[in-house]
Amino acid sequence: MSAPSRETVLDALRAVVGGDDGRDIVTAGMITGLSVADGAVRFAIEVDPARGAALEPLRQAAEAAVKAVPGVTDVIAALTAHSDAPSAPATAKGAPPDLGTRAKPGDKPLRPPPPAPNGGKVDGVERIIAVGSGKGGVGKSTVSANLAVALAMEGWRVGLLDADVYGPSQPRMLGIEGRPASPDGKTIVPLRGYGVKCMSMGFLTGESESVIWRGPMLMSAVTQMLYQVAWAPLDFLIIDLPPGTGDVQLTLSQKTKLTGAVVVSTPQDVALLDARKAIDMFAKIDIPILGVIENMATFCCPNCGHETQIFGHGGAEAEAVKIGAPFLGRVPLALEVRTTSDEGTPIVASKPDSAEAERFRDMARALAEGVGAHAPNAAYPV
Ligand SMILES: Nc1ncnc2c1ncn2[C@@H]1O[C@H](COP(=O)(O)OP(=O)(O)OP(=O)(O)O)[C@@H](O)[C@H]1O
Repeated sequence: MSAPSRETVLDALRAVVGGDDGRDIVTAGMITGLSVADGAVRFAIEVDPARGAALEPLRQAAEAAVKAVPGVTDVIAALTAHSDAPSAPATAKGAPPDLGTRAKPGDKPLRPPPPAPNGGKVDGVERIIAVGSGKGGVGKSTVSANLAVALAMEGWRVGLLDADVYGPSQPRMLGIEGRPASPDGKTIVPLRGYGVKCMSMGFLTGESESVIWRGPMLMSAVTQMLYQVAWAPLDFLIIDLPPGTGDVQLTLSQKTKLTGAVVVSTPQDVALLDARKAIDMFAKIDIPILGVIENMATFCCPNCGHETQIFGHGGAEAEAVKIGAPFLGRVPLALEVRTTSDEGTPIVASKPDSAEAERFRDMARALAEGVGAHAPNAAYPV
């Protein structure tokens, strides 16, 4: 089934009445941040915070309307609050600072995105590498998690920032549960999985909870996850970007002193077209492409071991050659990659002898070498 278009999704939302004056929620201008990536749809409904809780049925009705659109595979809708005041809410000691993402009735004013301090550098962090993709579902988060764990297993001090705030998946992929603490009420102490320090909006909201997605608040949350988290000391901070080439990716890339970016693609022509867009975005803002990775490259039958090139083959490598970027390698479509990701036991750590783990390790080494990191200084697990 073909992926739904933005217009089809908006048409479905036009059937939902929600404005004070009886207008539908699209006409009433209540829909913001709509993203349609393949079958995955994310959007926010702007509401008066005083009516937030009462409007939960509206949120559910909007989600149900979109879910009914043919080709839609999953939907996350969030209620977002209007807010103009810039002051920061007070934070209780011991609780993580409020990243300004939840809409509750009577919420305190939310913060505007803070300017990037320190020229975009994160204190005590040697290298920041963004992992992006032109579209969702190509395995960017799986690749980010396995690269991060592979680097940590090599002895590097590694952090993983899950900036995919629309669908935070790193807590699940690294099997981390809990809420990060903030002993001083200002800085969040990241949680750890497989020796990797990790921060994700998923820790604060839960994977399936609805979260506010207004642009400024979203950026505020992402920049605070960079600058108000006790990352140091790190050799590598890997950022799992949201899919696509939207504002978050662009702003984050511009606000942060990135060492470079890795682009993940599957071999289909359409995925490569999207990957090219991501590559162009990084090129336009002078972020070096440190490597291209082809994921789900071939299907390896778990019964007979026969390999089939379901989606074609070699396109990502050709693209890397074309732009003069390193091709870091390809990962097959393998059942164990999926099950280990979904179970929170990344394959590089849980099945280190598998061929797929070896691919990830090779890619992590090539990535480190590519940025001049030759000799790790810590023993795993850190
Ligand atoms: N090489 C692979 N073999 C088998 N399954 C894979 C592979 N890579 C990723 N997957 C599975 O594909 C699904 C999507 O992967 P993942 O969440 O990493 O993609 P993504 O690009 O980060 O998606 P999004 O940006 O939409 O969150 C997951 O269920 C994951 O386990």
